[in-house]
Amino acid sequence: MVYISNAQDASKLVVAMVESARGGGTLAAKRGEADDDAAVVVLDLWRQPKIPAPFVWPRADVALPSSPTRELDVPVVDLAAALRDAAGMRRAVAQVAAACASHGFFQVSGHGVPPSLARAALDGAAGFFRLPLAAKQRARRAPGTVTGYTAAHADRFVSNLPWKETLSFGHRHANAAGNNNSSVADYFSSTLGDSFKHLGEVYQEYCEAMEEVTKTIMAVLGESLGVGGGGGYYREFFEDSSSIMRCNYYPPCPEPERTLGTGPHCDPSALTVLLQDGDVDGLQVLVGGAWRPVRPEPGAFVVNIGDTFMALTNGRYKSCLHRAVVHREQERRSLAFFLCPREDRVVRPPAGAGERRLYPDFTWADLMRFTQRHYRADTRTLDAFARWLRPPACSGAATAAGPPTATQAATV
Ligand SMILES: C=C1C[C@]23C[C@H]1CC[C@H]2[C@]1(C)CCC[C@@](C)(C(=O)O)[C@H]1[C@@H]3C(=O)O
Ligand SMILES: O=C(O)CCC(=O)C(=O)O
Ligand SMILES: [Fe+2]
Repeated sequence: MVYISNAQDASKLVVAMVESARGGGTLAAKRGEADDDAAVVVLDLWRQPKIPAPFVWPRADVALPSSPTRELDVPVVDLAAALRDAAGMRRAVAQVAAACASHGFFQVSGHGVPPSLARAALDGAAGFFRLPLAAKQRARRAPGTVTGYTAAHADRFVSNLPWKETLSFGHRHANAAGNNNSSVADYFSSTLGDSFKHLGEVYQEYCEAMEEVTKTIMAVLGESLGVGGGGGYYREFFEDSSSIMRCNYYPPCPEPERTLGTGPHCDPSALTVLLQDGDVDGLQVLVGGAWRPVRPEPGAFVVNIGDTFMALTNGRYKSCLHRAVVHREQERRSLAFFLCPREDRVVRPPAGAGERRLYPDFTWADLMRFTQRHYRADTRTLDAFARWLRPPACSGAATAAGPPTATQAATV
């Protein structure tokens, strides 16, 4: 199913949301100034007695059994121990190998991220989402890109809207000369204004810390797949990564059983490193036909394998379906760091002895373009993307939708 709408539809939807908020009769105060009024309207949207129709998800998506008591067994991998000695690495390798061959979720402790930095990043997100709509809209997501602020993705989709607000920005690996060191800080001051410089610096530092964490994780994953020698195929592959950082805010919801904070999906990225604020749970993984909650260890990050890494392992490590539910009374925040390769790197598993390739070569730029312009990331993104890249020879219509062959021929 394709949900991408054009800008006109999107603005109609925002108008509809505004109308819905007004019609609901909960608009407490009408202020004279348009910007302030808009802020009240969105706050009121989250406070409707019933959720507006575009937020209602199909029963099939929300009705599968959710077993709040059957938490998913998500091992805690001690990264400090893995770096310290061979025994620590062996244990980490065994833990990730087991988790990634089944559901692709594990946690990491001993990661070296100062708790004060994690706190500052979470508090910064809380402060940002409390701003009036007009202030947040200064960072509004541009069509076709993955970065910026969105409320419910209402600028892109017209149905199955997620009950959340998000702020996303890119993080590029600093090159050897130290350039690009302030890409996140610059993004904050240039879009939101100079008063957000400090918050930008917090996220700059947080993204750099995430990059370090993912390097260690890649070393462990490489070892576990037998390609650890000489720095490791995967560690090197992500040396010049180009990642996406996303702050999620899930407001309390009057009908949590009819909607979702983030719908069922597999992350298109390579790895996701997730930090949840406090002990409000919400992340669930579909394992054995039931949605199983992931209850994070305090101080640990939850990591999951995304489609790009699944392709890099030729399907050995799984990118698993997950979602985020919302609650009637509690709000929830999470920070997701999506590790992605440099845009033009060719995603291809290391040469394996005669293994049949499950996915064609592709670049992250192609997969991004697919998820941002042609397809809404869902339960089958990677398969749909592979078909889009290599449509069956007999399907003329599909060929027209596919990307130019030049991108497929790109070399590392
Ligand atoms: C390439 C991307 C698509 C999404 C943002 C990045 C990484 C994760 C993807 C996403 C979070 C998966 C769930 C659905 C989505 C639409 C969302 O609810 O936010 C996804 C992102 C997106 O296209 O914005
Ligand atoms: O907020 C969460 O717990 C998960 C969000 C998620 O899966 C995502 O942003 O890709
Ligand atoms: Fe996700």
